[in-house]
Amino acid sequence: MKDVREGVDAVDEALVRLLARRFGYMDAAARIKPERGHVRDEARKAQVIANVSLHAAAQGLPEDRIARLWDCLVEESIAYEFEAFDGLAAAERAQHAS
Ligand SMILES: C=C(O[C@@H]1C=C(C(=O)O)C=C[C@H]1O)C(=O)O
Repeated sequence: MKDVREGVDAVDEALVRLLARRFGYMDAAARIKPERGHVRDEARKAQVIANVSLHAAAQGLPEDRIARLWDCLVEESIAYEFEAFDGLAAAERAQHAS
């Protein structure tokens, strides 16, 4: 069991490194999108989850569980992107006011 848990911990560390890269793209999206209303894109969310479901099926993983995990991941990503977008907008306002 010790080996199993060490394996899980190593995979989690690698996943968090990948999440840092994924969230980095959310920072980029927040900089690129011209309007707050563009942060949430339901069509793109559906496409992302459909892509991941295909990858999950190819790996023999349960598609419905992976799709639920990604629904949660994308929702947290959108919330993060809103914070990033609002932070940039506030910084721009402060710069214009000074
Ligand atoms: C990064 C984007 O912004 C949001 C985040 C998404 C994601 O986490 O994959 C998908 C759709 C968007 O609502 C995007 O529009 O691609």
